[in-house]
Amino acid sequence: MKLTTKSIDIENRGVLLHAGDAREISVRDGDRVEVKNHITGESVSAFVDTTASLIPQGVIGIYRPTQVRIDVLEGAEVEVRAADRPATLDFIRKKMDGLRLGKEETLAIIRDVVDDVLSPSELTAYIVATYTNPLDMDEVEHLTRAMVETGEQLHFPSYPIVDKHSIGGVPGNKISLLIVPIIAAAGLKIPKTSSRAITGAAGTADLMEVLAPVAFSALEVQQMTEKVGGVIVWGGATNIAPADDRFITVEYPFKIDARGQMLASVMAKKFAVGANLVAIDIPVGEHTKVPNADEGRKLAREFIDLGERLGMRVECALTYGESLVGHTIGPKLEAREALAVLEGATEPTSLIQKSLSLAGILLEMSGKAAPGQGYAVAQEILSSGRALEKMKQIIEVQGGDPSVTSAGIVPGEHQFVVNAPATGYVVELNNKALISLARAAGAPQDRGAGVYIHAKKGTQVRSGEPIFTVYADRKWRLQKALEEGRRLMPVVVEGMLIDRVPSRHWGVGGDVHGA
Ligand SMILES: O=P(O)(O)OC[C@H]1O[C@H](OP(=O)(O)O)[C@H](O)[C@@H]1O
Ligand SMILES: Nc1ccnc(=O)[nH]1
Repeated sequence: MKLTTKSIDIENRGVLLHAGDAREISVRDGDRVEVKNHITGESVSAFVDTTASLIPQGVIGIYRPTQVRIDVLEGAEVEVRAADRPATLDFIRKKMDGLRLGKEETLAIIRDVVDDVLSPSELTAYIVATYTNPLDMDEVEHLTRAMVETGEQLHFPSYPIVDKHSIGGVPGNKISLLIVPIIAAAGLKIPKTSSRAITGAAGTADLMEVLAPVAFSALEVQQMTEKVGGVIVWGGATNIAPADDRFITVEYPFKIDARGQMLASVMAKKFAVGANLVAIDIPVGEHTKVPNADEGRKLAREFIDLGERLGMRVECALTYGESLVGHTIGPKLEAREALAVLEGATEPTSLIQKSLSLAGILLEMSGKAAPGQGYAVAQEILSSGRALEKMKQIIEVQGGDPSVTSAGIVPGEHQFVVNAPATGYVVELNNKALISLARAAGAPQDRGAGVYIHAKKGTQVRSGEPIFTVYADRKWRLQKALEEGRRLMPVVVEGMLIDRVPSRHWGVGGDVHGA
């Protein structure tokens, strides 16, 4: 059917059809049509929305991304027909049924993901299928390679190219903001691409965005790295492993990060930037992605194995994940805490020790420190102020204000302090509940939102002393967070009455209600 185009400023890969035209070509809302540009002969598949009144019959509303793909002008004539069902839906179905996917099948799926051929529900089906039917190592390798091949790669003229990544899962894990400047200050190249939050309340990209823009092209990432030695950018904007951010969009609301997806997500980004020396942080703890050290070692071997398959040298560090890193969760609170350490703060020790350990591994791997000396070399770079100096250069090259100080970063104006209701020890500090609380307060989108934990697990508190403070940029968000806090009880102080659950059928004095 021939239809006349009308541009519509909507940001998805769709078209708007009059209900009458849709009936005639036998499509319904959510189906696909193929739209062909007569002049260029190019065609594109797009998802259908229908209307009875917004456009007349004979006209097709073309959303912006669809228009860009087939390059049609407003008022041009296009040929529209019901599109064929993509073959990749059968591959996704195969994975849903628990079968293995071959290399070509995986590549076809990832191509369709990157080209926006799959609808959000089809993409979700793929992620859920790989969540419930785990990928084996061959499938993980195919997925990793497919994620790299469907995006851009960096090619630096000299080695080593160093990189680090955390699998996430522990709140407050702001170590990249310390490690990247330390490594770059040592004279190494570290083109660090990070994700936004996946299962947490603030990913490294969310934290860095407090200090500088994080959206750059692959070429800009390479140029900035060559100039100052390192960057901290958002992988989702770079077209480096572009499927990754599409997957994270699906994973975020469910707070899931399936093992195979996680391995591919991390290693595709490392491979695509051309890293040859990689350190992986695997936080281990009851409420993290890896519940115990045995599981952590298994995962470490998988990272190392995948690295060997791809030609990268990988070392893993199992790290303490029972409690948050440092005292803060949320973009501004975390950026402020990390910057304060670069400025010379000698606390929090958990943050400093973890960052120096990981940086030390990379310094030893690259020969910048003798075996066993990495930690000390990293410490010297931090305490001499060279890491702060380097961070300022990184902030500046990314377009941020290099004169920023930790004191100048102000978290959310709406605050609520939760005090200890009794004297005792903090025996429980539930990571997952703290993340839910920070998300409810608005993190990571609201940068000032988050949680400051005054008393971490194992700390003794007196009745009335603060345990944590919730921050929010908006008042209603603070309210939401407090409701979430009441529901989840993220902190338990030993000796405290957690709740009192009254008997359902007995009233005052033992009268039976409704009997
Ligand atoms: O939200 P959860 O699942 O905790 O983890 C996601 C975070 O973990 C990684 O950190 P980094 O980039 O190595 O610092 C990711 O890039 C992301 O920032
Ligand atoms: N799945 C992932 C975990 C942590 N970081 C990532 O980039 N991806």
